[in-house]
Amino acid sequence: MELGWLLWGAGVLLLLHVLMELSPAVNFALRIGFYCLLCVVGSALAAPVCLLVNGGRTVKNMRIIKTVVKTFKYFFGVRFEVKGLENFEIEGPAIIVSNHQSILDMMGLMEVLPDDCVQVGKKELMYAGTVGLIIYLGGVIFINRKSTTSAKMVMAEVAKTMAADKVKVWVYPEGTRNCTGDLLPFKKGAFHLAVQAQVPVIPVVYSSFTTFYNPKKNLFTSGKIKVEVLPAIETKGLTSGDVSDLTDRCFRTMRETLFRLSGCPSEAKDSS
Ligand SMILES: CCCCC/C=C\C/C=C\CCCCCCCC(=O)SCCNC(=O)CCNC(=O)[C@H](O)C(C)(C)COP(=O)(O)OP(=O)(O)OC[C@H]1O[C@@H](n2cnc3c(N)ncnc32)[C@H](O)[C@@H]1OP(=O)(O)O
Ligand SMILES: CCCCCCCC/C=C\CCCCCCCC(=O)OC[C@@H](O)COP(=O)(O)O
Repeated sequence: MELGWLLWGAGVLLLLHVLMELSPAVNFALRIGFYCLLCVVGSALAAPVCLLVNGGRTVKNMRIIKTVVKTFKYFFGVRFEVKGLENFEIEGPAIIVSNHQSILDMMGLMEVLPDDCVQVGKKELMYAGTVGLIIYLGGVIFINRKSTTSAKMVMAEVAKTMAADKVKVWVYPEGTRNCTGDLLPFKKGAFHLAVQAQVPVIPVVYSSFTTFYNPKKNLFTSGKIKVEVLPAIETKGLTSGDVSDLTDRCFRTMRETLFRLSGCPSEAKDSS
């Protein structure tokens, strides 16, 4: 009987292996499925720990979430090369802006996430089962992307409370995932927030995933991600009239850094 089960198990594993070798689509689906499974199971395990240790929704839970998520890279052969972490060493609040390529970004986020830092996320994530629960417990600020008025109100509230709560806020200014090797135009919410709270903006850039991850080509292999935390950009004395310039300045700096880190300036610039 036990031998029968072993043979079944070995047969299923062999079949999966053959399917993965034969079909890139199956390979891709299995690897992404496994990533999602890790997120769901990791969240289910981390949520009770967060509740027991910190008692409820608080940014302190991010340390627990970070510890769990930082192990994920070993399952996928993803390596990180990080530079400029000292640029996070700013006392008190700041706005961190970074490029957003995929749900895999959660690994990159947790690789460098400073203490006392919450992210801005779309409200739909709250309903993603255990992942939604852990994101809620981590203190993520939820915005309704379908209502500009409501999103602006939430951001304005954050601007008021950031200083009191001494938190940094991580925003993906592209507002959606984009895995083209270039940046989408930046939305201005993060920069309004920085100016309203008079706190610095710290850009963080991740190199393009396109050499090892591309959903359109069913590509998901191991790979290296270069990360650079850039020097803070001060906003003291800036007003709402300066937000467009601030946004453009960040966009240009981050785009140049993205091309440099990805080592493919001409290809990326051509597609823009
Ligand atoms: C243990 C196992 C764990 C397993 C799981 C692993 C990890 C998870 C754990 C934690 C991590 C969670 C991380 C979650 C990440 C989620 C990522 C996302 O969801 S990205 C999508 C959501 N984010 C964003 O959209 C942010 C960027 N968007 C903006 O900033 C937008 O500007 C906006 C505020 C949302 C509004 O957008 P909208 O499209 O509606 O409008 P516009 O941007 O076009 O703006 C219109 C107009 O208004 C002006 N404006 C914008 N904001 C403000 C403001 N705050 N104050 C004043 N005015 C504002 C803007 O300038 C425009 O005017 P104008 O055109 O004249 O300039
Ligand atoms: C009862 C409901 C059960 C639902 C179960 C859902 C399970 C979800 C499983 C795994 C998801 C892992 C996701 C980790 C968090 C990823 C955050 C993220 O990258 O969000 C995307 C968002 O930035 C932008 O969204 P769009 O690009 O605009 O789209």
